[in-house]
Amino acid sequence: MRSPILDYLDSIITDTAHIDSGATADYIPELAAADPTRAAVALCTTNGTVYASGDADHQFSIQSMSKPFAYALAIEDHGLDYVLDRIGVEPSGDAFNELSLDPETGKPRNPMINAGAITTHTLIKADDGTTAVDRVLAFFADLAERPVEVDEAVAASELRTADRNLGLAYLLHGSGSLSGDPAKAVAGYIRQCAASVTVSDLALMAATLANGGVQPNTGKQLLCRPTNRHLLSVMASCGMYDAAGNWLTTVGIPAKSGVAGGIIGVLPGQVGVAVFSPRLDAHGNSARGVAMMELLSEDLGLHLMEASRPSRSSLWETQIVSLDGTEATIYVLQGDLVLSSIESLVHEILTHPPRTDLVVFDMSRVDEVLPVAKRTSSETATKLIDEGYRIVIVDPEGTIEDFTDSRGRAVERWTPEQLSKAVG
Ligand SMILES: NC(=O)CC[C@H](N)C(=O)O
Repeated sequence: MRSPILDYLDSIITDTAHIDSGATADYIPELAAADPTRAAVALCTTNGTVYASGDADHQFSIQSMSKPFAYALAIEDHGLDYVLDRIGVEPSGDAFNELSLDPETGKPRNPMINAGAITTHTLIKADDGTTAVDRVLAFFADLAERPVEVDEAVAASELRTADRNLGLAYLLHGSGSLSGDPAKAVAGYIRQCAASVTVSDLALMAATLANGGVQPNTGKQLLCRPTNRHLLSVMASCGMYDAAGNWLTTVGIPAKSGVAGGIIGVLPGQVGVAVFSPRLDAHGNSARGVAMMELLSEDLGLHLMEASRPSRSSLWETQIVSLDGTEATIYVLQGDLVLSSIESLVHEILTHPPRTDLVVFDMSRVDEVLPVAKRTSSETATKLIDEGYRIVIVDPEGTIEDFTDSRGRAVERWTPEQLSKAVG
C-alpha cells in the first residue's frame, strides 16, 4: 500500500505547478542554466523514514543551506563563545550577499549571510591533509547517510564570477574578522556551497536537526544539543535573510534557503522538510519553494507559534487504597513532565491536599522529566515531608534516578512489585 504521506507530497507538487514567477540565479552561469521546471519535496520525521515526491532524485547544489551545518562544525571545533566573538547572531535585514559588516563591532552580523558564512568556513578546523571542505563533506555524508560530493561544474562556474564574495572576504580581512588568505577562504566556501544533494538528503539532514542533533537512522549524535538549539535559533531569525520576518509569520519554522532553489525547514522534535525549485524571488529564495513550504506548514500544522493543545495533565489518576491496613494516596503520573503538566499536578496537590499520611507517586507511565519539573517536584516533596507526609516514589524506568527533596533528603523508593503487593 502506498503511504498517504507520499500521496500528500504529490499534491504539493501538482498544486504549485502553476507557480512560475522568479528567475534562476543569474550570477552563477551554471545555476542560471538549470531547468526551471524541476520541482521536488521531501519530508522526514524524527523516526528517520524519508518520503519524497517530484524530481526526488535530482541532484542540485546545497549552496547556502550548507551554512548552518558549517556553522555547527565551527562551534563544535572552537566552542560557542569563540565563534560569537567573531560572528554575530543578529538578523541583518540585508540581502545574503550584501557587502556589510556590523559598523559597531566590525564583525559579520550573522553566519547565514555570506559575510558570516565565509568567516565560518575559515573557522572549521583542517588537519594535515584534510581541508575544511573535506570536513564539511564528511559531515554531510554522516547526516545524509551517503557520500556527498562537490559538483565541480557549479564550483568552477561560481569561482569564475566570485567578485562579490572576494570583495566581502577582503573587507573581512581588512576589518580583522578573517585571518588567512581571503581568496583561499572564498574558494573553500564556494566548494562547500557546491556540494551536490537531493531533497531526500536534505530532509534527512533537517530531520537530524529536528532530532536534537541525533541522526535518526544511525543514532549517531552528530551535533551536541546546545549547538543544535543555537543553530536552529539562528536559522529562525536569520535563515531567510531579508525575508526572515515574513517567513517566520507565515511558515513559522527555522529554515535555510540556497540559491540553487532548495529550502530546508525544521520543526524541532518532529520533522525536517525540504523543497526544490530553481526560480528565485527577489530575496534569493525559491519562489515556488516558499509556496510549497507555506502549504506544508498549513496542512501539516508546522507553525512553531501555533499555541498547541496544552500538555495533558501529568495526573493519570488518584487512588486511595489500603496498604497493610494504612490508607495511602497514590498519584499515578503520565507522559512528559514539563512546566504546564507539573504545574497542574502541584495545583491539584495544593488545592486538594492528600488526606492520608502515606503518599505514593507512581512514575511508571512517565516518559521524560524536564529539569523544571524535577526541581518543582523536589520542592513539593520538601513541603509535603515538612508537613509530616511520608513520600514514596515508584520509578521502575529510573526516570528520576537521583531524586531527593530540595534539602537533599533521599526519598523512599518502592518497586512496582512492592506497590502491587502492598495494594494487594
Ligand atoms: N544564497 C546562497 O545560496 C548563496 C550561496 C552562493 N554560493 C553565494 O555565495 O553567493
